[in-house]
Amino acid sequence: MRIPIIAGNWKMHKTIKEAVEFVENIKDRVKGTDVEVVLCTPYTLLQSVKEATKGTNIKIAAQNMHWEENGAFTGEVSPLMLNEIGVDYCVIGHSERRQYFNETDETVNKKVHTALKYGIKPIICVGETLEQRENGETNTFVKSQVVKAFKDIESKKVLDIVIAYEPIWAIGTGKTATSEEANEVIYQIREVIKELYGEDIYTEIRIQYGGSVKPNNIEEIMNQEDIDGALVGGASLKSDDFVELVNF
Ligand SMILES: O=C[C@H](O)COP(=O)(O)O
Repeated sequence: MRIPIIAGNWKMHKTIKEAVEFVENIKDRVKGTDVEVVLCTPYTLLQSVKEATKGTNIKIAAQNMHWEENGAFTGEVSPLMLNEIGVDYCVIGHSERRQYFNETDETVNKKVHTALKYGIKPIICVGETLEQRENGETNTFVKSQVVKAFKDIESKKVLDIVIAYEPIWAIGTGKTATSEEANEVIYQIREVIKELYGEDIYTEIRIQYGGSVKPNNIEEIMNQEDIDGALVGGASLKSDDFVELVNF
């Protein structure tokens, strides 16, 4: 049985004070939920949010990491460092990292390997541009992103991975894929996992949708058969909205 996962991706938002207040504000209001609750915070907030969430059902995630354990990589943060804080998940290959910071399918795959080595669960993001969608290339493109991200990942580790399907044109734009469109692509992603790892893993792997998810559309999205949660940007910044999303 797949436990849904709702992850708030704060992107480059919030100070330590704001982050701790947010956790204080939501922690008692999300504790009755059946979904896994995750906050993906900037590096500077991870330690404070980890402390603030102690004893709660809220897990924490980084938004990126390097694939090496240490070295001359100015400005980067390694899985070893995230592991020391007790980070549960790490978002890998978000479209903003692919678009603005030269993230490639190859670096995504390297990061997935190292995250798993350190017990950090990857949330691998995939998704097409508007142009690709209009050209009918969505499934081919997204499938190839998935295949490359999972290159040489052993089957025993696969269920530690979450996939987030985020059509780029739906991120922060207020446009969502219809829940049926999202479900269709997510179904295709699940088929790729079946080809790579077989029926059991295909049934169990969790695949989220992301892109303009809000309290007013979460229920419809979560009611789709193949969608196991949401990776939420804008609407995760307000505590009341986030609580609504988690308790949809
Ligand atoms: O990681 C989250 C996604 O980029 C979605 O962002 P959004 O909910 O603001 O569209």
